[in-house]
Order: sequence, then structure tokens, then C-alpha cells
Amino acid sequence: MIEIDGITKRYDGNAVVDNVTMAIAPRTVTVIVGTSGSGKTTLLRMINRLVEPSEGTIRLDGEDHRGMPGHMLRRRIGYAIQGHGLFPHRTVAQNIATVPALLGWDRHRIDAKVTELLTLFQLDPAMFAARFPHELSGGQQQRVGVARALAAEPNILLMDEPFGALDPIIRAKAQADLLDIQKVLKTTIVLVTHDMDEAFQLADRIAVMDKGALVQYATPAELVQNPATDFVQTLIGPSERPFRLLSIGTAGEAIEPGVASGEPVPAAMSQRDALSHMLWSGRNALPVADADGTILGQVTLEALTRRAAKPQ
Ligand SMILES: Nc1ncnc2c1ncn2[C@@H]1O[C@H](COP(=O)(O)OP(=O)(O)OP(=O)(O)O)[C@@H](O)[C@H]1O
Repeated sequence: MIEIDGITKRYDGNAVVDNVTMAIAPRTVTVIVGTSGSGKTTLLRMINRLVEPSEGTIRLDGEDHRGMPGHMLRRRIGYAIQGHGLFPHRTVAQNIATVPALLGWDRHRIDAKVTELLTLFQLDPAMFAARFPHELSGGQQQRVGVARALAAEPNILLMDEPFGALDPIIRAKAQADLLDIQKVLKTTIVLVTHDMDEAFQLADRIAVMDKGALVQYATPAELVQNPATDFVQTLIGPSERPFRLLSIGTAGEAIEPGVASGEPVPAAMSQRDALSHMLWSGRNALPVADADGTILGQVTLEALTRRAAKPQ
């Protein structure tokens, strides 16, 4: 649990983060969004004390995070940034091993962790461990950056625009991989992004910042259905509202009994993508299959229309 309590950061008397209070539940993904300069990065960096708060408290599992020196705290909290920040003259394995080595892990444990993480991030250890960052693609460097942040098995991973430099296809894959990895490692993730699509794809809860203030902190669905301010409404994009609602539910959740014809869609597919399939194939119902290909029922245009509508 991360409890942020009345946290403020002032530079030259100006509050760039202003009295923010929020609680982040363990093993969830919280995404901080807002316009440029709204204080997102400053708020994130106060959690690991890369920026020292001017006022307020942050408690990690009940303990004031000022209870240990900043550099020790940062060894316990993973931190991944845009452009990955890898050390150019260290190999992939040495980069990933950075914090475990600082913590004094023995060689065997470090090697096992490097191999485990490279495998988890779909980078063959035999091929990648000894390479240098410049011998990797941008997407591979980004994965190594996140692997490095996770190496010391932190409970908390802070991510600042981690996918900002990736092209849209690699980015979508990186987002999906992050969710898979989060389910395995059960890390609490706090991620800053400009990209509302990314926020809706990843977040259990979204924190919206505007001029240093936290204007809404809610689930993606609540944000669409009940935006706290005009700013939140604008950020979501009024014409996007139905599609955002569909993007957070799966075809499996909209399933109904019945037999539809044609190629099935997976139950895990988002309702938004299911709608897209329907429109593109000119059908008004699609069969839905589980991971083994067993047909579970159908999803209909009518059901999706109902789910995309403003709640009454
Ligand atoms: N060290 C500093 N000294 C003075 N002002 C600062 C400092 N760091 C940040 N600021 C100011 O604080 C405000 C918030 O900055 P921050 O980087 O947290 O915003 P952000 O929402 O992450 O922006 P972006 O999306 O553009 O990265 C900005 O106006 C910035 O200029």
C-alpha cells in the first residue's frame, strides 16, 4: 500500500504538486495522466524521494518513507523511464544486475535472476545477456530497462513514460507484456503517461492531475461515466467515451447464449476490438471462444451498443 497524504512540492514558492492525497492498493496498476507541466513526474519522483516533498507524508506499507536513506529506498523501489537509461558500457546482464549487486546478492542468485528476467521478457539469455545496449533495438532496450527496474524484486515499480519512445506496434506489445508480467510478479505499478489510450489499457485506477492538483482518482469506467471536471471530460475526449467504455471490458464479459456464424473472437479480446471485427465483417453477432477454441456463446451488436451507452 502506498499512502500519499497531503503531499506538496514547491519550487520558489510555487506549488507544482499541491496537497495531493491518494492511496494506491497493492498489486494494482495506477496511471497518472494530465497535461504537460501538471506535476505528474514530480509526484511520481516524490514516492522514491528522487524529489523531496515540501510538505506531507508518504507511507509505504504503513511506514513513513523518510525512515530510510533515499538511496536505500531507491534500491527497494523499481524505476523505469522513457529512453530506458541503460548504462551504455555495461552488458545487458550487467545492467540488469545493477541493484542486486549493490545489495550484495551472491553471483549465483544474480545470474539466476538475470536469466529469469530475460526469459520473462522474451529475450533469449544466450543471445542477449552479453550484448551491449547499442546492439539492441529500441523495443529490446526498453524491455531491458524494465527488467533492470524489476531485478531486485521490488514491491513497487515506478514508470515514467516508459513506452514513449516506441512505435505503436511495439508499444502495444510492450503494454500487453507489462500487464502479463505484473500478473506474474504482483508488483504495484505507478505509471505516468500522456497517452489516454495507454492509461485506459493499463490502469486499475487513473489519477488525473491539473496544475499540480489531483482532480480525480477513479477507475477508468468511473472517469468516463462521471468526470469530476470539464478538464477530465476534455482529457477523455467526449467523442471517445463509448469506445473507452468498450475498451475496458472483454468480449467474454458481454457474452450471451446463442450461436453466431463465422470466425470466433477470443473471450479475452476487448469489446472495442470485437465491435471493430463486427463492423468490418458486416456481422451483428460474433461467436466467442475460450483459449482452447471452445465456443462459449456469442457477443452481439446490441449488447455492445448497450454497454457503450451513457449510464441512465
Ligand atoms: N527542479 C525544478 N525546479 C523548478 N521547477 C521545476 C523543477 N522540476 C519541475 N519543475 C516544474 O514543476 C512543474 C511540474 O513538472 P513535472 O515534470 O512534474 O510535470 P509533468 O506533468 O510530468 O510534465 P510533462 O508531462 O511535460 O513531463 C513544471 O512547471 C516544471 O517546470
